[in-house]
Amino acid sequence: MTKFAIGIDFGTQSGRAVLVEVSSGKEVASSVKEYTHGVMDEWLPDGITRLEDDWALQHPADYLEVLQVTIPEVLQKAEVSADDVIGLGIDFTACTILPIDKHGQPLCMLDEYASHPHSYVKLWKHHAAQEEANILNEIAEKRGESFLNRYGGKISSEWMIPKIWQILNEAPDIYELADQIVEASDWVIYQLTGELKRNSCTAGYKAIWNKKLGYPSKDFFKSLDPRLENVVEEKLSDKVYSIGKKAGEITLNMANLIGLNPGTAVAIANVDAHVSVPAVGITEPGKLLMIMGTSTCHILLGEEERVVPGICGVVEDGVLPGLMGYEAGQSCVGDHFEWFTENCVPASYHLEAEERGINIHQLLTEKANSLAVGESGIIALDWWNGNRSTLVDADLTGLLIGATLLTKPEEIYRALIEATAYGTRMIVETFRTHGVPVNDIYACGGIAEKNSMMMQIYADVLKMEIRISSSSQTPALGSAMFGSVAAGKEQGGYETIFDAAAVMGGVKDQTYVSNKKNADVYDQLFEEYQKLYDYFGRGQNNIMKRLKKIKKDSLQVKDGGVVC
Ligand SMILES: Nc1ncnc2c1ncn2[C@@H]1O[C@H](COP(=O)(O)OP(=O)(O)O)[C@@H](O)[C@H]1O
Ligand SMILES: O=C(CO)[C@@H](O)[C@@H](O)COP(=O)(O)O
Repeated sequence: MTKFAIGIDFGTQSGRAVLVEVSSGKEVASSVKEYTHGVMDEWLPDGITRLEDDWALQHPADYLEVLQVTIPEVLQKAEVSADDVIGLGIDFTACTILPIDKHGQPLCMLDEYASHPHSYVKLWKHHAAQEEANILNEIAEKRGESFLNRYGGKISSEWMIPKIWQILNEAPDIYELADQIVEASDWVIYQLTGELKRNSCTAGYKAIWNKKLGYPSKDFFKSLDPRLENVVEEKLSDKVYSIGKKAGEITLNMANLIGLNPGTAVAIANVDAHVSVPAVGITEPGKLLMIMGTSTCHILLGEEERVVPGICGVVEDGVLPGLMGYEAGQSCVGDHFEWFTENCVPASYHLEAEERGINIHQLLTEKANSLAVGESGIIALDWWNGNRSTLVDADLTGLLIGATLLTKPEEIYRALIEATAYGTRMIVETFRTHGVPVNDIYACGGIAEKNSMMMQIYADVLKMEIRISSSSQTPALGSAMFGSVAAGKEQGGYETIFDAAAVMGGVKDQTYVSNKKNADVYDQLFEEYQKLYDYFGRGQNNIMKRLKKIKKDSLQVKDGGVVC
């Protein structure tokens, strides 16, 4: 009898489920549920509580809706019975965290806290804890904390400890009230199985946890703030579970809600980027995978732990058992194309796209594709949402240089795409310079699937061939693979994730090959990009930060109603 596994990828804007045939990796059905509350970056659901700049929240009820909608839908579409589903896995954006009470109830779902911003899920791209991150980095450096080496020299404001500290600083009542502060991924597994098991991937990459050393010392936390001395015991847990293991089984109550059988195996949660690695069939060092969507994550396996400045982290067993998993990233990729289409494209372009039945990205891509490399005379920095790697600074902002009265929207669109490719080249070169080989490049995610011009630009800028995942839902496929490992061989699944990857993962036959003529011009442009990168990103000119400060002060005056 054919057996199936389900994988669910909880992204930035939606949750996506795939139903996969375990013996072949064939995806037989998929379903997408947009989050009802979307990303909350201006208002809370009450419509009256306004969020400050750099906030990005989600509502946990949206995650449960994803389970309730997408699982029955994939079963129905494929006409597969729940009896034939042996396992379920999920992956999530990270670091995406929420405070919960002792019953596992998110604080934002309690009436009395529904209008309190700090009671909600802080999404990975919530950047309002930059101040806490700066102080943390300063103190850690002064104390010579060795963990900094594993995180490229800096802890990002996107990660767990700065976010927790921001709650403590700005809402000590919420901090006190929270029985635990958990990754949203672990919370969903908790809802499915009744067991809270923190996964080693988010703990390792986002919460400064190490397999051998655990969390930083109490003394370190105390040096940040005496109230944080016991943060691990009080709000986290030093019990961390390895990815690739079974978390538990679906409870009766949950089974009724989502249409699966009680007792179905559920895998320990994983992160969207990391879970994608075995899904493209990567199980060895030297192959860098770009997971390209709202943001881009770069995941690479290595044999040894090396110090690589500005990466997000290197975690033993963080991606696959027995190997070092390196992560780097760019905080905004698709997100800044979206910003551009929504804010800077004339109505005539939108009309043309509508009349031709294509979307605005496709129209701009088509126009941009007819430009020669360098023809527009413009270049951009890809920091519209800060810089994750290699500068680890959420306070950096966007830059476009060279525009004239003749500059066209498609030229800017292309410059933004090129900027993200240069950003990736900075990351690849940084890995290589610090002794971590990058021999092959792979890509997956919404953009790798949708925009072939962009993938060709990346091949030309990186001067490397790019292989594309055979799945259009790579993270969800990876999660289904972990689901089949959680079920185990006896149930028709697999013993290890390596066995599952060999059968279920893979890439398309078509690859993107670098064009020498284009690559030569891109070399010149990349040199210019590097100069801008160093000038604006490494302290020679902190104009981006000064502008942010002026903006903050100005808004305070405006909101406070002070009239000069
Ligand atoms: N044809 C396209 N070219 C470039 N970017 C695109 C295109 N279509 C959508 N996008 C961008 O892709 C992002 C969504 O990526 P996707 O992988 O689907 O989701 P997520 O990042 O939530 O996992 C959006 O930011 C959107 O602007
Ligand atoms: O940072 C990570 C993983 O470490 C991602 O979850 C985060 O960049 C969000 O990913 P998406 O852009 O939504 O695919």
